[in-house]
Amino acid sequence: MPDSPVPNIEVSGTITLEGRVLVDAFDLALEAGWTCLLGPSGSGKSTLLRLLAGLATPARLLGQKAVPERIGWMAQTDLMQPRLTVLQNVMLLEKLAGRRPDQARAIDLLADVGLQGYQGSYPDKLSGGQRQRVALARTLMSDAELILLDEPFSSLDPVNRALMQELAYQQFAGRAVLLVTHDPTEALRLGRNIWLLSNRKLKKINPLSGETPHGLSDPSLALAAAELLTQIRGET
Ligand SMILES: Nc1ncnc2c1ncn2[C@@H]1O[C@H](COP(=O)(O)OP(=O)(O)OP(=O)(O)O)[C@@H](O)[C@H]1O
Repeated sequence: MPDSPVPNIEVSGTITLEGRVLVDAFDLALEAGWTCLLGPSGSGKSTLLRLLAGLATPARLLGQKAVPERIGWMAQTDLMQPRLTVLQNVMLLEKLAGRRPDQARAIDLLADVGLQGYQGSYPDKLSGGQRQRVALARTLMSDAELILLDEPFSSLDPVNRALMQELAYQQFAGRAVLLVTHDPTEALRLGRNIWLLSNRKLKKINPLSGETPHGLSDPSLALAAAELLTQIRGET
């Protein structure tokens, strides 16, 4: 976990794509903890995330952003290098950033995500859930204050998805996390702040009251998720 508190993280303005407005004027400020971004397909969620991360996109932000120097990224595909071992994969981004990776720390992180003893394995010997755990350890290795997650759990089976949500929640404690998801249950479980991007507008959604992450057996979670899904469908 970073020693210093999370600095102000904010993005505001308008997003345009090929001369048309993709997202109307908005102002999104992030604090420590989980913020979830929901919305129909094509509404611009990944584009917003890519603009925040400074990754290539044909869209433009007409506005301002304030982000920390180190940003962690985790997506649906684990972007594992097949010729590198699990340990080498965990340390790869640090190497590419020109820093000398701390191997002992990488091994500790693999243990933290439940992969003790897997450091010498190659990615093709791992299950999808295990590969996402490696991706989680790799993201943790960067000590980023801002973590951007683009549907990292969506391809997992329900049991592994729930486990990964809880593991990531625990491991990213103290950082600002922005999670793009299609899943209202996931957003309500994890999000202290929830936003819905639909019809070019970014709107705030009421989170569930009480401590996050909410237990899957919490009856108010199922009810709120059903209501939110109905709202999203109504706006599509
Ligand atoms: N490389 C690209 N070139 C041109 N248009 C693009 C490109 N990437 C995305 N778009 C367009 O930008 C818009 C927003 O896409 P984006 O991927 O941000 O949506 P999304 O809300 O994340 O969708 P999904 O939930 O399906 O991933 C869409 O109309 C999409 O077709």
